Amino acid sequence: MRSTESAQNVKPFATLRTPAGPVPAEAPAWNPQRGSAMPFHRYLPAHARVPLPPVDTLPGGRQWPARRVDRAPLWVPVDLRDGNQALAEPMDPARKRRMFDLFLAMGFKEIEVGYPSASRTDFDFVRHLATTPGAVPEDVTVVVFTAARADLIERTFASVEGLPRVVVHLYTATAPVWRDLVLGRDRAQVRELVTAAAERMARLAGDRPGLRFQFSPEVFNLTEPDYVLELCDGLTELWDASPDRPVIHNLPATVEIATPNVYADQIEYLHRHLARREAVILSVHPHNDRGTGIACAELALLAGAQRVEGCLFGNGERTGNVDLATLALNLHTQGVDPMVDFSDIDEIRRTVEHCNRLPVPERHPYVGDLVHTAFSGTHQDAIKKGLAHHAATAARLGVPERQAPWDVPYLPIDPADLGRDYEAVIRVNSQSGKGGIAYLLQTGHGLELPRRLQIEFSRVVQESTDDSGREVTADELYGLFAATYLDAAPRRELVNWRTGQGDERGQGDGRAQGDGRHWASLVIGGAVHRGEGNGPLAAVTAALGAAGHAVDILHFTEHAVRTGPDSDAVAYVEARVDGQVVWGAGRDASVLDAGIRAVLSAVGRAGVAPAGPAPTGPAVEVGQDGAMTDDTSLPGRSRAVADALAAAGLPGEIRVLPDSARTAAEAAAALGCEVGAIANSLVFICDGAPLLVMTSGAHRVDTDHLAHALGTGPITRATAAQVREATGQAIGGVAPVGHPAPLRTVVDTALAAHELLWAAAGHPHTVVPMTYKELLALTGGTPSTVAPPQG
Ligand SMILES: CC(=O)SCCNC(=O)CCNC(=O)[C@H](O)C(C)(C)COP(=O)(O)OP(=O)(O)OC[C@H]1O[C@@H](n2cnc3c(N)ncnc32)[C@H](O)[C@@H]1OP(=O)(O)O
Ligand SMILES: CC(C)C(=O)C(=O)O
Ligand SMILES: [Mg+2]
Repeated sequence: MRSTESAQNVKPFATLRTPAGPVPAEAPAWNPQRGSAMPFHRYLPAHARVPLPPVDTLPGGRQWPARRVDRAPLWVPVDLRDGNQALAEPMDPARKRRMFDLFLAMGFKEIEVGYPSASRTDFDFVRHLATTPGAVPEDVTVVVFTAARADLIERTFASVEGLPRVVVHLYTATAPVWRDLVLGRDRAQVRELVTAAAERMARLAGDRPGLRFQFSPEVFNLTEPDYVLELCDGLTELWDASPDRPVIHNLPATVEIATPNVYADQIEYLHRHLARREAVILSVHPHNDRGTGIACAELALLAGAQRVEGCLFGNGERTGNVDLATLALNLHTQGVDPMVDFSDIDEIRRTVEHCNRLPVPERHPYVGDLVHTAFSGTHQDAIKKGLAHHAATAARLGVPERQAPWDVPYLPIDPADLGRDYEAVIRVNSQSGKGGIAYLLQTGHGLELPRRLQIEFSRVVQESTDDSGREVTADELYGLFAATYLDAAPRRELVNWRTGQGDERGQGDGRAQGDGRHWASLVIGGAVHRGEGNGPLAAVTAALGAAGHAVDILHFTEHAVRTGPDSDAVAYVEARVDGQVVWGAGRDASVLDAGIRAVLSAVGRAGVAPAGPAPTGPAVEVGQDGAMTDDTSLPGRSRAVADALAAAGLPGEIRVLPDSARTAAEAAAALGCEVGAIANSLVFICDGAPLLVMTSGAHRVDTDHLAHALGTGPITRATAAQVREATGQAIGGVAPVGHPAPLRTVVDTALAAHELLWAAAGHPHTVVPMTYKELLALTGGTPSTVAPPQG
């Protein structure tokens, strides 16, 4: 294109000739298709190319349509010959052997191994099988292929010397066009060619046991039926076939030319007319030019065929030979034993791809990467329900799921039968719905979302996949779920919670006391909100009510993520928060905390900030017992404090403040609490040793008063170096714990007046909440006044 403008003027798909002919006069009004410019007139239909057998006039008429396939035919893989001759790079000996061994492992009993007169590789491979002890098991027959030429036949027989069970397979094209154009012989002359070759084969075979004959009238499907009969019956007689030493007549659709019913008629005609029928194995060899190779083979079995030649996954000339894997698995899914094994179809595919150096397409029946996968929402929904029903049926019958009858919508076969797992069954993209999403979260992450939450979350996923245009994995879905629900609690404002029974001062030891009422205490932005109820969640919603949010729980479920005692719990809450109905979810090692997190998640998702100062920047809360943890982002000294808190079994979250909290006033401002609730960690030297004084931010330490109260010698302020040496922390960030060695500590009794205290946590930007009681327990400190009473 020279310019954008000219590009815009070009008709799209200008190389196509959109049909513009007349609408046929007889076409119904609902079909507006027009006559095309395709040169279809150049081709003749099958019935004009070959006389079709008069099957419908036979006694009883055509029989194949009413029959059923109830057993597997003798399968004969021809990959090492027909498949091999279609490869750009024919198989080397190692590849041939690998494929041969694959066939043995799968249970094939008759295997065409090559065209030994065609190449040294093929000849040597047959010799290799003949001379390698154990290469061909006792119940396996190899087939070798030859044209009707004396030199080729001689060499073929030379190749099979020493093989105990062998079929020599003779072929000659018999259809009029081949007779005329390729062989330059008429019917009688072709018959002579075939007869001469067959006689030679009989002579070379002599009375050798274990050697049998096969004949293929190549392009059978374009050959006159009476001529095929003449040739086949002639060979049956010439080779003196008997039920003990049957001849194989193999009737190829060398190039597909007609609908499969035509092939079925041709096979039924031969089946019902062949002489010494009990001495004949009727074999078929469909190719796939019209894409109906499978249908041809299946209808041929209905019509009397007993043996099928084909290739694994359909390799072969042009569009390939019929695919034996599909044929066998089609039987399997009809409840018929395929008599070959596909229990690790991916290993089979890998081997075939290696040997053929050709990929198997993603949509190939049974084996393609995408064939046990559903992207679309309604299919996923049906599969999910079907799999759940399947599990329930297996449980009801008391059998493993792999043994239970299979009837799952959209999955014609249990992928497990083929060695596939269920991972790839459901994949999520913009075409997917709640069922598939819920399935992936369930199988990948153990989440069992309630139905209405599935619906809500599927919209979140839809938005994401619409934006990206991409598939999302189970892990990505979990990430999205976590970001949407699990992380939705108002983390910046909510600092801590506690719940318990009985006396709140029991501090949530979980033991039932008193009247069995529960209490909850939420610390939001420095303010404490309490609530009571007849259960922990009721207490939490009451506490939220105290914080100014009307929270009504409409639906609550929770479950363990995995089985086992160390499993996390996940809770889902549908709640009305200040008039808005929202879902929330929480996950925690504690069942109780998972529920609380779920309630808080709903509050967070309702977009209402609990009362307290507006967040001034990112904050990370750390702690145990209902704390949200992200301690990797803590300064190193604060992590030591977090460890010390954890070791003391203290609930508490280290919070990172955006600005320095070096002074009590700064910290109180950042936290929205009273300055008196700030527990300053001040270091002094007393009797030659450091003394830590946890002092209320409301006043200063009077060292004389303190020395007097403690009955010690003089107390002096420590230098910055002494502070660092004693605490390992810098002035402004000294914490009550986390020091290189325990410090003698005094706790200012003025702090007891405050519900919740805040102490520095090892760094000027970090603080940690605790009660007065906890501070005493944590430090092992001595309660004392630190200044004379005021006023
Ligand atoms: C449908 C099928 O799959 S048929 C199997 C096809 N497979 C192969 O061809 C793979 C292996 N083939 C080969 O390596 C070679 O063709 C060989 C070695 C067998 C023979 O090679 P060449 O002697 O060079 O012959 P070429 O490959 O040109 O074959 C054509 C000749 O075979 C004749 N021919 C074809 N089919 C047959 C047959 N079934 N019986 C006897 N002669 C035949 C043709 O009439 C032609 O003869 P012409 O040269 O006198 O006209
Ligand atoms: C069986 C032989 C002749 C063959 O491969 C075919 O006709 O396709
Ligand atoms: Mg073929």
